[in-house]
Amino acid sequence: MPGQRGPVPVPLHNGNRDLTLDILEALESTEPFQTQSQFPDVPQAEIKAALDRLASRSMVEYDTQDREIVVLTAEGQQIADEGSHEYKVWKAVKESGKLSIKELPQKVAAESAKVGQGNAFKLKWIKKDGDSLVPIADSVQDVTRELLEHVATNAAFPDPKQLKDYQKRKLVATQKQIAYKVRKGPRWAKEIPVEVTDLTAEMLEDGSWQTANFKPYNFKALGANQNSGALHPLNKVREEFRKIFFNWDFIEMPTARFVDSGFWNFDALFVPQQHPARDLQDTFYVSDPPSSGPPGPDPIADAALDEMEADSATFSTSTSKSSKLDYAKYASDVCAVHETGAFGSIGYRYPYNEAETTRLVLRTHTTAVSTYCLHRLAANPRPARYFSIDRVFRNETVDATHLAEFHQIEGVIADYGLTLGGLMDFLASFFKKLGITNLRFKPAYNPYTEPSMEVFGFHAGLDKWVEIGNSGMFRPEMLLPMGLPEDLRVYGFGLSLERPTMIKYGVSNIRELLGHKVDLGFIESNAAVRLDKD
Ligand SMILES: N[C@@H](Cc1ccccc1)C(=O)O
Repeated sequence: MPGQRGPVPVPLHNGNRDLTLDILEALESTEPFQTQSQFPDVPQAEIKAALDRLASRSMVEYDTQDREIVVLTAEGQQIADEGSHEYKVWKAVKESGKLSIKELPQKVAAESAKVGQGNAFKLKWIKKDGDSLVPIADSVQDVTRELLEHVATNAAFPDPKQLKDYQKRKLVATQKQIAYKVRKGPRWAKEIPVEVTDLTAEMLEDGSWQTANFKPYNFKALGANQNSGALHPLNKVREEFRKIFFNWDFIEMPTARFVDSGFWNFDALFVPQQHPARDLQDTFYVSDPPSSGPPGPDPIADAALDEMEADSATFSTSTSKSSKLDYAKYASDVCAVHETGAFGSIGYRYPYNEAETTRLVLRTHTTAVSTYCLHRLAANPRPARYFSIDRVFRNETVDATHLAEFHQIEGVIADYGLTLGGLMDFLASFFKKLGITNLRFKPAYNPYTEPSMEVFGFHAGLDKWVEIGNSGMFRPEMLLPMGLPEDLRVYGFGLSLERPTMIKYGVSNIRELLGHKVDLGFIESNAAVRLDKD
Protein backbone atom coordinates (compact mmCIF):
# COMPACT_ATOMS: atom_id res chain seq x y z
CA MET A 1 0.00 0.00 0.00
CA PRO A 2 1.43 3.40 -0.92
CA GLY A 3 1.28 4.87 2.56
CA GLN A 4 3.23 1.97 4.03
CA ARG A 5 6.09 1.99 1.60
CA GLY A 6 9.41 2.32 3.33
CA PRO A 7 11.63 5.29 2.51
CA VAL A 8 13.41 4.93 -0.83
CA PRO A 9 16.42 6.98 -1.91
CA VAL A 10 15.60 10.03 -3.94
CA PRO A 11 16.58 9.94 -7.63
CA LEU A 12 20.20 10.17 -8.61
CA HIS A 13 21.57 13.62 -9.19
CA ASN A 14 23.81 14.55 -12.11
CA GLY A 15 24.54 10.88 -12.66
CA ASN A 16 26.24 10.72 -9.24
CA ARG A 17 24.98 9.93 -5.83
CA ASP A 18 22.52 12.57 -4.77
CA LEU A 19 24.23 15.44 -2.99
CA THR A 20 21.31 15.81 -0.60
CA LEU A 21 22.06 12.31 0.72
CA ASP A 22 25.73 13.23 1.16
CA ILE A 23 24.76 16.33 3.10
CA LEU A 24 22.38 14.43 5.39
CA GLU A 25 24.97 11.76 5.96
CA ALA A 26 27.76 14.24 6.68
CA LEU A 27 25.56 15.85 9.36
CA GLU A 28 25.33 12.54 11.13
CA SER A 29 29.03 12.58 11.97
CA THR A 30 30.01 16.27 11.75
CA GLU A 31 27.70 18.99 12.89
CA PRO A 32 27.83 21.78 11.98
CA PHE A 33 30.04 21.54 8.91
CA GLN A 34 31.24 23.99 6.36
CA THR A 35 30.45 23.07 2.75
CA GLN A 36 33.75 24.28 1.35
CA SER A 37 35.78 21.89 3.48
CA GLN A 38 33.25 19.07 3.30
CA PHE A 39 32.60 19.20 -0.47
CA PRO A 40 35.56 21.13 -1.92
CA ASP A 41 35.02 19.92 -5.47
CA VAL A 42 31.27 20.43 -5.82
CA PRO A 43 30.21 23.67 -7.58
CA GLN A 44 28.68 26.20 -5.25
CA ALA A 45 25.41 26.43 -7.22
CA GLU A 46 24.86 22.68 -6.85
CA ILE A 47 25.47 22.83 -3.12
CA LYS A 48 23.05 25.70 -2.76
CA ALA A 49 20.35 23.86 -4.73
CA ALA A 50 20.71 20.75 -2.55
CA LEU A 51 20.68 22.79 0.66
CA ASP A 52 17.55 24.66 -0.42
CA ARG A 53 15.87 21.40 -1.20
CA LEU A 54 16.61 20.12 2.29
CA ALA A 55 15.94 23.43 4.04
CA SER A 56 12.49 23.72 2.45
CA ARG A 57 11.67 20.43 4.24
CA SER A 58 13.23 21.67 7.52
CA MET A 59 15.74 18.82 7.28
CA VAL A 60 18.69 21.18 7.51
CA GLU A 61 19.34 24.80 8.40
CA TYR A 62 22.21 26.83 7.02
CA ASP A 63 23.97 30.20 7.09
CA THR A 64 25.78 31.76 4.18
CA GLN A 65 29.39 32.77 4.72
CA ASP A 66 31.32 34.97 2.34
CA ARG A 67 35.05 34.88 2.54
CA GLU A 68 37.96 36.02 0.52
CA ILE A 69 40.36 33.34 -0.60
CA VAL A 70 43.78 33.62 -2.20
CA VAL A 71 44.51 31.60 -5.32
CA LEU A 72 47.62 31.18 -7.47
CA THR A 73 47.84 32.69 -10.92
CA ALA A 74 49.25 30.55 -13.73
CA GLU A 75 52.69 32.02 -13.08
CA GLY A 76 52.29 31.51 -9.33
CA GLN A 77 51.36 27.89 -9.93
CA GLN A 78 54.44 27.39 -12.08
CA ILE A 79 56.68 28.72 -9.32
CA ALA A 80 54.95 26.48 -6.77
CA ASP A 81 55.62 23.51 -9.06
CA GLU A 82 59.13 24.28 -10.33
CA GLY A 83 60.63 26.87 -8.02
CA SER A 84 61.22 30.61 -8.28
CA HIS A 85 63.19 32.29 -11.07
CA GLU A 86 66.14 32.93 -8.73
CA TYR A 87 66.05 29.33 -7.61
CA LYS A 88 66.22 28.14 -11.22
CA VAL A 89 69.16 30.47 -11.92
CA TRP A 90 71.01 29.35 -8.79
CA LYS A 91 70.40 25.69 -9.64
CA ALA A 92 71.68 26.09 -13.19
CA VAL A 93 74.81 27.91 -11.96
CA LYS A 94 75.37 25.39 -9.18
CA GLU A 95 75.04 22.42 -11.52
CA SER A 96 77.57 23.73 -14.00
CA GLY A 97 79.94 25.13 -11.33
CA LYS A 98 80.59 28.13 -13.54
CA LEU A 99 78.21 29.43 -16.17
CA SER A 100 78.77 32.20 -18.71
CA ILE A 101 76.12 34.92 -18.47
CA LYS A 102 75.39 34.55 -22.18
CA GLU A 103 74.56 30.89 -21.78
CA LEU A 104 72.15 31.41 -18.91
CA PRO A 105 69.01 32.00 -21.04
CA GLN A 106 69.60 28.65 -22.75
CA LYS A 107 69.70 26.87 -19.40
CA VAL A 108 66.69 28.57 -17.88
CA ALA A 109 63.82 30.35 -19.65
CA ALA A 110 64.54 33.93 -20.79
CA GLU A 111 62.07 35.32 -18.25
CA SER A 112 63.74 33.44 -15.39
CA ALA A 113 67.19 34.55 -16.53
CA LYS A 114 66.11 38.18 -16.52
CA VAL A 115 64.27 38.33 -13.21
CA GLY A 116 66.10 35.52 -11.40
CA GLN A 117 69.68 36.75 -11.91
CA GLY A 118 69.19 40.04 -10.05
CA ASN A 119 67.34 38.36 -7.21
CA ALA A 120 69.95 35.64 -6.87
CA PHE A 121 72.65 38.35 -6.60
CA LYS A 122 70.66 40.18 -3.94
CA LEU A 123 70.16 36.99 -1.95
CA LYS A 124 73.89 36.25 -2.24
CA TRP A 125 73.21 32.88 -3.87
CA ILE A 126 75.52 33.58 -6.83
CA LYS A 127 78.13 36.13 -7.84
CA LYS A 128 79.80 37.40 -10.93
CA ASP A 129 83.20 36.14 -11.96
CA GLY A 130 84.24 38.03 -15.07
CA ASP A 131 81.68 37.13 -17.77
CA SER A 132 80.46 34.18 -15.80
CA LEU A 133 78.36 33.35 -12.80
CA VAL A 134 79.53 31.18 -9.92
CA PRO A 135 77.55 29.83 -6.95
CA ILE A 136 78.09 31.18 -3.43
CA ALA A 137 75.49 29.24 -1.47
CA ASP A 138 75.68 25.49 -1.20
CA SER A 139 72.02 25.11 -0.51
CA VAL A 140 69.23 27.70 -0.58
CA GLN A 141 65.78 28.14 0.82
CA ASP A 142 63.29 29.12 -1.88
CA VAL A 143 60.95 31.21 0.29
CA THR A 144 58.78 32.34 -2.62
CA ARG A 145 58.05 28.79 -3.62
CA GLU A 146 57.33 27.74 -0.04
CA LEU A 147 54.96 30.63 0.39
CA LEU A 148 53.10 29.86 -2.82
CA GLU A 149 52.86 26.20 -1.82
CA HIS A 150 51.30 27.32 1.43
CA VAL A 151 48.78 29.43 -0.50
CA ALA A 152 47.97 26.51 -2.79
CA THR A 153 47.05 24.23 0.12
CA ASN A 154 45.44 26.77 2.47
CA ALA A 155 43.84 29.27 0.04
CA ALA A 156 45.08 31.95 2.40
CA PHE A 157 48.15 34.16 2.74
CA PRO A 158 50.22 33.88 5.93
CA ASP A 159 51.28 37.53 6.12
CA PRO A 160 48.65 39.98 4.88
CA LYS A 161 51.29 42.71 4.48
CA GLN A 162 53.09 40.66 1.89
CA LEU A 163 49.90 39.84 0.02
CA LYS A 164 49.83 43.19 -1.81
CA ASP A 165 53.35 42.64 -3.03
CA TYR A 166 52.56 39.18 -4.40
CA GLN A 167 49.39 40.50 -6.02
CA LYS A 168 51.39 43.23 -7.74
CA ARG A 169 53.80 40.62 -9.02
CA LYS A 170 50.74 38.79 -10.38
CA LEU A 171 51.61 35.56 -8.57
CA VAL A 172 48.41 35.41 -6.54
CA ALA A 173 44.90 36.82 -6.81
CA THR A 174 42.01 37.06 -4.38
CA GLN A 175 38.56 35.64 -5.00
CA LYS A 176 35.27 35.75 -3.18
CA GLN A 177 34.15 32.39 -2.01
CA ILE A 178 30.70 31.59 -0.81
CA ALA A 179 30.38 28.73 1.64
CA TYR A 180 27.56 27.48 3.84
CA LYS A 181 27.58 26.44 7.45
CA VAL A 182 25.12 23.59 7.76
CA ARG A 183 23.42 22.07 10.81
CA LYS A 184 20.58 19.61 11.37
CA GLY A 185 17.09 20.98 11.02
CA PRO A 186 14.10 19.97 13.19
CA ARG A 187 13.16 17.26 10.67
CA TRP A 188 16.62 15.93 9.95
CA ALA A 189 16.69 12.28 8.81
CA LYS A 190 19.23 10.14 7.02
CA GLU A 191 17.28 10.29 3.79
CA ILE A 192 14.52 12.30 2.25
CA PRO A 193 11.41 10.22 2.88
CA VAL A 194 9.21 9.36 -0.06
CA GLU A 195 7.03 12.30 -0.85
CA VAL A 196 3.63 12.12 -2.37
CA THR A 197 2.84 14.84 -4.87
CA ASP A 198 -0.69 13.84 -5.93
CA LEU A 199 -3.75 12.94 -3.96
CA THR A 200 -5.28 10.05 -5.91
CA ALA A 201 -8.66 8.31 -5.81
CA GLU A 202 -6.95 5.15 -4.54
CA MET A 203 -5.41 7.01 -1.62
CA LEU A 204 -8.85 8.29 -0.67
CA GLU A 205 -10.32 4.82 -0.97
CA ASP A 206 -7.70 2.95 1.03
CA GLY A 207 -7.22 5.71 3.59
CA SER A 208 -3.50 5.97 2.93
CA TRP A 209 -3.90 9.74 2.49
CA GLN A 210 -4.07 9.99 6.26
CA THR A 211 -0.48 8.90 6.75
CA ALA A 212 0.99 9.94 3.41
CA ASN A 213 3.95 12.30 3.47
CA PHE A 214 2.82 15.05 1.12
CA LYS A 215 5.46 17.17 -0.53
CA PRO A 216 4.95 20.76 0.58
CA TYR A 217 4.23 23.36 -2.07
CA ASN A 218 7.10 25.73 -2.67
CA PHE A 219 5.39 29.06 -2.99
CA LYS A 220 8.72 30.83 -3.18
CA ALA A 221 9.76 29.12 -6.42
CA LEU A 222 10.27 31.66 -9.16
CA GLY A 223 8.63 31.10 -12.50
CA ALA A 224 10.90 30.37 -15.44
CA ASN A 225 11.99 33.40 -17.42
CA GLN A 226 9.75 33.72 -20.43
CA ASN A 227 11.48 34.66 -23.62
CA SER A 228 8.72 36.90 -24.77
CA GLY A 229 8.51 40.18 -26.61
CA ALA A 230 9.04 43.34 -24.62
CA LEU A 231 8.06 46.97 -24.93
CA HIS A 232 10.98 49.25 -25.60
CA PRO A 233 11.39 51.89 -22.85
CA LEU A 234 11.01 54.64 -25.47
CA ASN A 235 7.70 53.17 -26.61
CA LYS A 236 6.54 52.93 -23.05
CA VAL A 237 7.30 56.57 -22.29
CA ARG A 238 5.79 57.53 -25.65
CA GLU A 239 2.54 55.89 -24.55
CA GLU A 240 2.56 57.88 -21.33
CA PHE A 241 2.89 61.12 -23.31
CA ARG A 242 0.18 60.12 -25.76
CA LYS A 243 -2.18 59.55 -22.83
CA ILE A 244 -1.50 63.03 -21.47
CA PHE A 245 -2.22 64.58 -24.86
CA PHE A 246 -5.36 62.53 -25.51
CA ASN A 247 -6.72 63.43 -22.07
CA TRP A 248 -6.46 67.07 -23.07
CA ASP A 249 -8.22 66.43 -26.36
CA PHE A 250 -5.20 66.83 -28.58
CA ILE A 251 -5.29 65.30 -32.05
CA GLU A 252 -2.37 63.13 -33.09
CA MET A 253 -0.75 64.38 -36.26
CA PRO A 254 0.12 61.87 -39.00
CA THR A 255 3.90 61.70 -38.94
CA ALA A 256 4.67 58.94 -41.45
CA ARG A 257 6.53 61.30 -43.80
CA PHE A 258 10.17 61.04 -42.68
CA VAL A 259 11.30 62.51 -46.00
CA ASP A 260 9.86 65.95 -46.58
CA SER A 261 10.63 68.92 -48.77
CA GLY A 262 12.62 71.99 -47.82
CA PHE A 263 9.31 73.81 -48.12
CA TRP A 264 7.57 72.06 -45.22
CA ASN A 265 10.68 71.58 -43.12
CA PHE A 266 12.09 75.13 -43.51
CA ASP A 267 10.55 77.66 -45.94
CA ALA A 268 6.99 77.55 -44.64
CA LEU A 269 8.50 78.00 -41.15
CA PHE A 270 10.12 81.25 -42.23
CA VAL A 271 13.58 79.69 -41.93
CA PRO A 272 15.71 81.65 -44.41
CA GLN A 273 17.37 79.58 -47.11
CA GLN A 274 20.84 80.58 -45.85
CA HIS A 275 20.10 79.52 -42.29
CA PRO A 276 22.91 77.38 -40.84
CA ALA A 277 20.42 74.66 -39.86
CA ARG A 278 19.99 74.03 -43.58
CA ASP A 279 23.69 73.27 -44.07
CA LEU A 280 24.80 69.80 -45.04
CA GLN A 281 26.49 69.52 -41.65
CA ASP A 282 23.13 69.82 -39.94
CA THR A 283 20.60 68.36 -42.33
CA PHE A 284 20.56 65.09 -44.26
CA TYR A 285 19.54 65.68 -47.88
CA VAL A 286 18.16 62.92 -50.07
CA SER A 287 20.09 62.46 -53.30
CA ASP A 288 17.75 60.08 -55.11
CA PRO A 289 15.25 61.47 -55.97
CA PRO A 290 16.81 64.86 -55.21
CA SER A 291 13.61 66.86 -55.24
CA SER A 292 9.87 66.78 -54.80
CA GLY A 293 7.21 68.53 -56.77
CA PRO A 294 5.72 71.81 -55.50
CA PRO A 295 3.91 71.63 -52.13
CA GLY A 296 0.51 69.98 -52.35
CA PRO A 297 -2.01 68.00 -50.33
CA ASP A 298 -0.98 64.70 -48.75
CA PRO A 299 -4.09 62.50 -49.16
CA ILE A 300 -2.95 59.91 -46.63
CA ALA A 301 -2.31 62.55 -43.96
CA ASP A 302 -5.59 64.30 -44.80
CA ALA A 303 -7.61 61.10 -44.43
CA ALA A 304 -6.02 60.35 -41.06
CA LEU A 305 -6.67 63.89 -39.84
CA ASP A 306 -10.28 63.83 -41.03
CA GLU A 307 -10.88 60.65 -39.10
CA MET A 308 -9.29 61.91 -35.88
CA GLU A 309 -10.97 65.30 -36.05
CA ALA A 310 -14.34 63.60 -36.45
CA ASP A 311 -13.68 61.72 -33.18
CA SER A 312 -12.56 64.75 -31.22
CA ALA A 313 -14.72 66.84 -28.94
CA THR A 314 -12.99 70.08 -29.95
CA PHE A 315 -13.45 69.29 -33.62
CA SER A 316 -17.09 68.33 -33.38
CA THR A 317 -17.66 70.06 -36.71
CA SER A 318 -15.42 67.76 -38.61
CA THR A 319 -15.15 68.66 -42.29
CA SER A 320 -11.81 70.21 -42.95
CA LYS A 321 -12.85 71.28 -46.45
CA SER A 322 -9.22 70.86 -47.39
CA SER A 323 -10.27 71.07 -51.05
CA LYS A 324 -10.60 74.82 -50.43
CA LEU A 325 -6.86 75.07 -49.91
CA ASP A 326 -4.82 76.68 -52.65
CA TYR A 327 -1.31 75.26 -52.30
CA ALA A 328 0.08 77.25 -55.24
CA LYS A 329 -0.98 80.53 -53.64
CA TYR A 330 0.43 79.38 -50.31
CA ALA A 331 3.79 78.58 -51.94
CA SER A 332 3.96 81.97 -53.64
CA ASP A 333 2.98 83.79 -50.43
CA VAL A 334 5.73 81.96 -48.54
CA CYS A 335 8.15 83.04 -51.28
CA ALA A 336 6.92 86.63 -51.00
CA VAL A 337 7.29 86.78 -47.23
CA HIS A 338 10.94 85.69 -47.56
CA GLU A 339 11.89 87.63 -50.67
CA THR A 340 10.08 90.94 -50.61
CA GLY A 341 8.25 90.95 -47.34
CA ALA A 342 4.47 90.61 -47.09
CA PHE A 343 1.64 90.49 -44.54
CA GLY A 344 3.08 93.48 -42.73
CA SER A 345 6.57 91.98 -42.50
CA ILE A 346 9.59 93.40 -44.25
CA GLY A 347 10.80 89.83 -44.88
CA TYR A 348 14.42 88.80 -45.31
CA ARG A 349 14.83 90.34 -48.79
CA TYR A 350 17.03 87.81 -50.55
CA PRO A 351 16.49 85.96 -53.83
CA TYR A 352 14.32 82.95 -52.93
CA ASN A 353 15.45 79.79 -54.66
CA GLU A 354 12.78 77.33 -55.89
CA ALA A 355 15.34 74.50 -55.90
CA GLU A 356 15.77 74.80 -52.10
CA THR A 357 12.00 74.56 -51.66
CA THR A 358 11.65 71.26 -53.50
CA ARG A 359 14.87 69.76 -52.15
CA LEU A 360 14.15 66.54 -50.23
CA VAL A 361 15.38 66.28 -46.65
CA LEU A 362 15.08 63.87 -43.77
CA ARG A 363 12.88 66.04 -41.57
CA THR A 364 14.92 67.78 -38.90
CA HIS A 365 11.95 68.44 -36.65
CA THR A 366 8.32 67.38 -36.39
CA THR A 367 7.38 71.06 -36.73
CA ALA A 368 7.37 70.22 -40.48
CA VAL A 369 4.26 68.13 -39.77
CA SER A 370 2.74 70.77 -37.50
CA THR A 371 3.13 73.27 -40.34
CA TYR A 372 1.25 71.01 -42.73
CA CYS A 373 -1.57 70.60 -40.20
CA LEU A 374 -1.77 74.31 -39.42
CA HIS A 375 -2.02 75.19 -43.10
CA ARG A 376 -4.81 72.65 -43.42
CA LEU A 377 -6.58 74.36 -40.51
CA ALA A 378 -6.93 77.46 -42.70
CA ALA A 379 -9.68 75.66 -44.65
CA ASN A 380 -11.84 75.93 -41.55
CA PRO A 381 -10.07 78.07 -38.96
CA ARG A 382 -10.95 77.26 -35.34
CA PRO A 383 -9.30 76.42 -32.06
CA ALA A 384 -7.29 73.24 -32.38
CA ARG A 385 -4.78 71.18 -30.45
CA TYR A 386 -2.31 68.91 -32.20
CA PHE A 387 0.54 66.72 -31.03
CA SER A 388 2.99 64.27 -32.48
CA ILE A 389 5.74 61.99 -31.20
CA ASP A 390 8.00 60.65 -33.88
CA ARG A 391 11.43 60.41 -35.36
CA VAL A 392 13.56 63.28 -36.63
CA PHE A 393 17.04 63.32 -38.16
CA ARG A 394 20.00 65.61 -37.69
CA ASN A 395 23.50 65.40 -39.00
CA GLU A 396 25.02 65.31 -35.51
CA THR A 397 28.26 63.90 -34.21
CA VAL A 398 27.08 60.93 -32.22
CA ASP A 399 28.04 60.83 -28.52
CA ALA A 400 26.58 59.75 -25.19
CA THR A 401 23.73 62.26 -25.39
CA HIS A 402 23.36 62.86 -29.14
CA LEU A 403 22.19 60.62 -31.94
CA ALA A 404 21.70 61.39 -35.63
CA GLU A 405 18.11 60.29 -35.24
CA PHE A 406 15.91 60.73 -32.23
CA HIS A 407 12.28 61.34 -31.32
CA GLN A 408 10.52 64.61 -30.80
CA ILE A 409 7.44 65.26 -28.80
CA GLU A 410 5.61 68.27 -30.15
CA GLY A 411 2.47 70.08 -29.15
CA VAL A 412 0.69 72.89 -30.99
CA ILE A 413 -2.27 74.89 -29.76
CA ALA A 414 -4.29 77.29 -31.91
CA ASP A 415 -6.86 79.57 -30.33
CA TYR A 416 -8.12 83.13 -30.21
CA GLY A 417 -6.53 85.41 -27.65
CA LEU A 418 -3.59 83.20 -26.74
CA THR A 419 -0.73 84.81 -24.81
CA LEU A 420 2.82 83.92 -23.88
CA GLY A 421 1.65 83.62 -20.26
CA GLY A 422 -0.85 81.03 -21.45
CA LEU A 423 1.97 79.04 -23.04
CA MET A 424 4.01 79.16 -19.82
CA ASP A 425 0.98 78.08 -17.88
CA PHE A 426 0.29 75.24 -20.28
CA LEU A 427 3.92 74.07 -20.10
CA ALA A 428 3.74 74.15 -16.31
CA SER A 429 0.73 71.82 -16.28
CA PHE A 430 2.27 69.62 -18.96
CA PHE A 431 5.56 69.08 -17.13
CA LYS A 432 3.75 68.72 -13.82
CA LYS A 433 2.24 65.55 -15.27
CA LEU A 434 5.81 64.28 -15.57
CA GLY A 435 6.62 65.22 -12.01
CA ILE A 436 8.63 68.33 -12.93
CA THR A 437 7.15 71.18 -10.94
CA ASN A 438 9.94 73.71 -10.96
CA LEU A 439 10.33 75.39 -14.38
CA ARG A 440 12.43 78.24 -15.72
CA PHE A 441 12.13 79.96 -19.09
CA LYS A 442 15.03 81.42 -21.01
CA PRO A 443 14.60 83.72 -24.01
CA ALA A 444 15.73 81.94 -27.18
CA TYR A 445 15.56 82.28 -30.94
CA ASN A 446 13.70 80.23 -33.54
CA PRO A 447 13.05 81.71 -36.99
CA TYR A 448 9.41 80.59 -36.74
CA THR A 449 8.50 81.71 -33.22
CA GLU A 450 8.63 85.06 -31.52
CA PRO A 451 9.03 85.21 -28.65
CA SER A 452 10.79 81.86 -28.15
CA MET A 453 11.68 80.23 -24.86
CA GLU A 454 13.90 77.40 -23.84
CA VAL A 455 12.38 75.47 -20.96
CA PHE A 456 14.50 74.28 -18.04
CA GLY A 457 13.30 71.95 -15.33
CA PHE A 458 14.90 71.38 -11.96
CA HIS A 459 15.96 67.77 -11.70
CA ALA A 460 16.00 66.90 -8.02
CA GLY A 461 17.92 63.66 -8.57
CA LEU A 462 20.72 65.39 -10.48
CA ASP A 463 20.36 68.51 -8.33
CA LYS A 464 20.59 70.83 -11.32
CA TRP A 465 18.60 72.65 -13.99
CA VAL A 466 18.20 70.57 -17.13
CA GLU A 467 17.06 71.86 -20.51
CA ILE A 468 13.84 70.05 -21.25
CA GLY A 469 12.29 71.81 -24.21
CA ASN A 470 11.93 74.62 -26.69
CA SER A 471 8.80 76.65 -27.30
CA GLY A 472 7.31 79.82 -28.65
CA MET A 473 4.48 81.74 -30.30
CA PHE A 474 4.42 81.11 -34.05
CA ARG A 475 5.18 84.22 -36.08
CA PRO A 476 2.68 85.95 -38.35
CA GLU A 477 5.23 85.43 -41.17
CA MET A 478 4.48 81.73 -40.80
CA LEU A 479 0.75 81.80 -40.04
CA LEU A 480 -0.58 84.54 -42.33
CA PRO A 481 0.67 83.07 -45.65
CA MET A 482 -1.26 79.93 -44.64
CA GLY A 483 -4.46 81.95 -44.73
CA LEU A 484 -5.15 81.72 -41.00
CA PRO A 485 -7.06 84.71 -39.55
CA GLU A 486 -4.93 87.37 -37.89
CA ASP A 487 -6.51 86.93 -34.46
CA LEU A 488 -5.94 83.17 -34.35
CA ARG A 489 -2.76 82.72 -32.33
CA VAL A 490 -0.72 79.55 -32.25
CA TYR A 491 1.90 78.43 -29.81
CA GLY A 492 3.96 75.31 -29.76
CA PHE A 493 6.66 73.44 -27.97
CA GLY A 494 8.96 70.57 -28.61
CA LEU A 495 11.13 68.24 -26.53
CA SER A 496 12.99 65.02 -27.10
CA LEU A 497 11.49 61.71 -26.06
CA GLU A 498 14.92 60.32 -25.23
CA ARG A 499 15.80 62.87 -22.52
CA PRO A 500 12.89 62.14 -20.15
CA THR A 501 13.25 58.40 -20.83
CA MET A 502 16.93 58.49 -19.91
CA ILE A 503 16.16 60.39 -16.70
CA LYS A 504 13.28 58.09 -15.79
CA TYR A 505 15.21 54.86 -16.33
CA GLY A 506 18.64 56.07 -15.24
CA VAL A 507 20.25 55.57 -18.65
CA SER A 508 23.37 57.67 -19.07
CA ASN A 509 24.23 56.74 -22.65
CA ILE A 510 21.60 57.41 -25.29
CA ARG A 511 23.06 54.62 -27.41
CA GLU A 512 21.67 52.13 -24.91
CA LEU A 513 18.20 53.29 -25.88
CA LEU A 514 18.33 53.66 -29.63
CA GLY A 515 20.48 52.50 -32.49
CA HIS A 516 22.60 49.48 -33.31
CA LYS A 517 24.26 49.26 -29.89
CA VAL A 518 21.08 48.63 -27.93
CA ASP A 519 21.46 45.65 -25.64
CA LEU A 520 18.31 43.54 -25.82
CA GLY A 521 19.02 42.27 -22.31
CA PHE A 522 18.64 45.83 -21.04
CA ILE A 523 15.24 46.13 -22.68
CA GLU A 524 14.05 42.75 -21.46
CA SER A 525 15.18 43.19 -17.88
CA ASN A 526 14.08 46.80 -17.55
CA ALA A 527 10.99 47.64 -15.56
CA ALA A 528 9.81 49.62 -18.56
CA VAL A 529 8.87 46.49 -20.41
CA ARG A 530 6.07 45.60 -18.05
CA LEU A 531 2.74 46.35 -19.60
CA ASP A 532 0.31 48.57 -17.80
CA LYS A 533 -2.65 46.79 -16.33
CA ASP A 534 -5.13 49.06 -18.03
N1 LIG B 1 11.07 72.72 -33.60
C1 LIG B 1 11.64 73.04 -32.34
C2 LIG B 1 10.66 72.86 -31.21
C3 LIG B 1 9.54 73.84 -31.28
C4 LIG B 1 8.31 73.45 -31.74
C5 LIG B 1 7.26 74.34 -31.78
C6 LIG B 1 7.48 75.65 -31.38
C7 LIG B 1 8.71 76.06 -30.94
C8 LIG B 1 9.74 75.15 -30.89
C9 LIG B 1 12.86 72.15 -32.11
O1 LIG B 1 13.17 71.34 -32.95
O2 LIG B 1 13.56 72.26 -31.11
